[in-house]
Amino acid sequence: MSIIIETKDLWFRYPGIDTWALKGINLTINTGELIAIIGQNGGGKSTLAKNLNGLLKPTKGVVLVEGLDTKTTPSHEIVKRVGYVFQNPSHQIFESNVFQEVAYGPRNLGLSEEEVKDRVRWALSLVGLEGYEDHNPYDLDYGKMKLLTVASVLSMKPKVLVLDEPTTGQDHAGRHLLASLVKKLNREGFTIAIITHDMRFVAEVAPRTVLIADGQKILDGPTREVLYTVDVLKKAAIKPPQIVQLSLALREHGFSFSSLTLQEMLDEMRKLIKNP
Ligand SMILES: Nc1ncnc2c1ncn2[C@@H]1O[C@H](COP(=O)(O)OP(=O)(O)OP(=O)(O)O)[C@@H](O)[C@H]1O
Repeated sequence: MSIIIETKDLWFRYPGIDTWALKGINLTINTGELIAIIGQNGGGKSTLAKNLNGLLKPTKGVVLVEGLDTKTTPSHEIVKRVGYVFQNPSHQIFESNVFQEVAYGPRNLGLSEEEVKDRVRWALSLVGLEGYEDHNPYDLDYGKMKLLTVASVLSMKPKVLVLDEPTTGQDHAGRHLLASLVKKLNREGFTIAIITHDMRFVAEVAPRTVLIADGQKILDGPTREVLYTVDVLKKAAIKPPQIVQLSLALREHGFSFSSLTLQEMLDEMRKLIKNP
């Protein structure tokens, strides 16, 4: 597997602030991975995410995107490779209709109008917003607005997508749609990093999870391993998903459950009923 993003001893401090938001993060993301970055409020997740696409540059240490140093490489070369979807859609949307919004990035890349149209069509169909081209983005409901921000980043065809809190403000249907979309995009070859508080979402979609607390990387491994390291999660004020809590409670009664999702628990129960 080839490395697509690498942070080496990454330290970051906001200008005028004495404390470090990131303290020596070493993180490797491989091409084609789907990872979740979790942690309590103020732990440094968003700061890390913004360092991954060059929105912020390391105070100390290095971030490499396909081997390019984000500090010395022109920003457009990094942004072309790593797309960042903001937590709050209104921080990203500024055009007055959906088509123009999605076309903005590819136009900035200097593509022909034909190619721009193709990209807009492709990106809108990936997120299920075809037919909305003429709508004002601010007339869309929150869930669709969020999908629009994903489409406008996708239209630049980055290799890596960083999604900051994609499920915030989503209802059950919106979460479900986003989970399917994230998995579909990953199958289509996008490398994806999701910054989130939503542990159920993590359990459903991400094979690998990184825990950030107080600016440091505390855990990094398969999601099952990380979400079952409950003592460390507790110290970082993270509650594992309910299914993990239930599995652990059942373990205390002699059952060896290790489910991450409801479906997995049902499968484990079926097995148990067949072979008690
Ligand atoms: N623009 C900024 N200027 C100064 N300090 C900032 C800025 N943005 C974040 N910080 C500080 O940096 C630290 C890390 O914040 P960050 O937003 O990266 O954490 P987070 O884990 O993403 O939190 P949340 O889940 O609340 O978004 C915090 O102490 C925060 O107060």
